[in-house]
Order: sequence, then structure tokens, then C-alpha cells
Amino acid sequence: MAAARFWWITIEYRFAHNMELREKNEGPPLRAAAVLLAAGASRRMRSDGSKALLTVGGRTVIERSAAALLAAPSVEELVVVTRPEDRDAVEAALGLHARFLTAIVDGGEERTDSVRFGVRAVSPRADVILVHDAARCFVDPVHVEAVARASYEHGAALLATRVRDTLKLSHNGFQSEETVDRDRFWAAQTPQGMRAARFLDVLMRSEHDRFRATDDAALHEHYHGPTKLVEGSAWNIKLTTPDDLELGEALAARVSSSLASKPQGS
Ligand SMILES: Nc1ccn([C@@H]2O[C@H](COP(=O)(O)OP(=O)(O)OP(=O)(O)O)[C@@H](O)[C@H]2O)c(=O)n1
Ligand SMILES: C[C@](O)(CO)[C@H](O)COP(=O)(O)O
Repeated sequence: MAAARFWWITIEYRFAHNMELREKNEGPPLRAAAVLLAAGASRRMRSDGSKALLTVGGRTVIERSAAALLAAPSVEELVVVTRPEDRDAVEAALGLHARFLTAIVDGGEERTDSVRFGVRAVSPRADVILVHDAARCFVDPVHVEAVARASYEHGAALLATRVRDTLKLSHNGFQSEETVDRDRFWAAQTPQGMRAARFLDVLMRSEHDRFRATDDAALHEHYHGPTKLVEGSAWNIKLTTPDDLELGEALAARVSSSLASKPQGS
């Protein structure tokens, strides 16, 4: 029964998103690999195990992320980075998506280390490598595809949103000293991608220099320069603290009601 439900969800998702995307897809065929990061300690979530294995709207966080990545037409392989103790549970949670797996690799101490291990496990077929936080399980496949294409065209790209609030600068943490120009600020999300050779190059250089960062675009900015921004949406939240799970349940309900209201064959 559970297997049948899982099969239905997978078909439903790929049908609803992939067919629509393939029709809209412009440009030459592109082979993208997605590295899905799930090797963090989930400290701020304060969950018993990895937050990637928590359930939101009846599906695990990691399965939702894998489904969204694989619904992008260019994404043809998946590398999952996890903690050694979660390996079996992660593989089981991926279910049918496991057939797109090139490897499951152990993560590292910091995010940049996990990225390096994952990117090095991608097959040499890939033109572009995308890195995605498993914790951002509501990413829209349309945005995944847009980042893959922009990464190929510009060498590197990241999904990000414009900052909506007025921004204050504070040095002491309790007084605002300046109002900064928000038009110049973007909030980084994932996926973030680069052409495969360039990703391997920046990771080799950052390992040599012991340069680590909280995202992948920072490595590109440091070694190559400006990185193409692809405008995403506020729905692509990162499940970070327990409150985010409540928001996640609401987003999951929204996704399933929008799929349910989709006319047959559209
Ligand atoms: N050494 C690390 C650190 C983070 N991540 C992954 O990077 C993503 C974004 O990180 P974050 O949300 O900060 O996750 P955690 O590091 O698990 O969170 P915390 O800092 O609360 O422990 C997550 O999907 C996480 O699993 C990883 O694969 N390896
Ligand atoms: C990559 C990222 O998701 C962009 O917002 C983020 O930097 C992850 O790390 P953090 O520890 O939550 O800053």
C-alpha cells in the first residue's frame, strides 16, 4: 500500500512538472547532475535524527527534494551526501528516485566539505553540476531548470530572492545606525550550479586554500568573479528551526492542492 502511494506521488509529480517543463524547454539538450546535501547535524532543528528524514505533508524532506530536482528536464543524475549513520534510511526514503542515483557519499565537517565529496562523485557525463540543500524541499522544478541553464550559459548561477524588507545596519546589535539600499541585496537559496569543470576547479582551489563558505556561489565569486543571479521565490524556504516545520506543512498542503486542481492532461 505504502509502495503504491509512493509510486503514485512520483508519477504525479513528474507528470505535472516534467511534461510542462519539457514543452517550455528552450535551447540545446543539457546534462545536469544534482548533488543533494543532507549531511548536516540539524542542530537548530533539534530533531532526534537528520531533518532530511523528517516527514512534511506525508513525505520525507529528502524525497521531496529529490523529486523536485528530478522533475527538471536537464537533471539526469543524483548524488546524495549524507551522514554514515543515515545512509540506509536515506536510500530507503528515496524509493523509486534511487534509480537516478550515481552515488551516496559521506559528508564532511562543513558544508563546503560535503559539497566537495558530492561533486567529486558526479559522473563525467555531466555538463553542469547543481548543489541543493535537502532542507529546501519546496523548490520549484522550473527554478531548478533555470539555474541549470544559467549555469551553463554564464559558467555559474544561483537561485536567490530580492530582499523585501527595509534593511538596517547595526554594529552593536541593539541600535540601528544606517538604512542600507536594499536594491543591492539578494538572499541566497539553492540550487547553485556551475559548469562541471569549473566546479571541480574551485573546489580543488578552496581545498588547497582551506577556504570555506556557507554557499557555493561564494567559492565562485572568490575564484572566478560575478555569479549569475536567477530570481527564485519565497516558497523555497530552508527548513532550519522547528517553526519551519509548521510553515512546511502549509506549503505541502498548497502544493498538493495545486496538483489536485490541475486539469487532466494539462
Ligand atoms: N557539513 C554539512 C553541513 C550542512 N550540510 C547540508 O547543507 C544544507 C544546509 O545546511 P543547514 O540548513 O544549515 O543544515 P545543518 O547544518 O544540518 O543545520 P544546523 O546548522 O542547524 O546544524 C542541509 O541540507 C545540510 O544537510 C551538509 O550536507 N554537510
Ligand atoms: C546555501 C544556503 O542555503 C543559502 O541560503 C545557506 O547558506 C546554507 O547555510 P546556513 O548555515 O543556513 O547559512
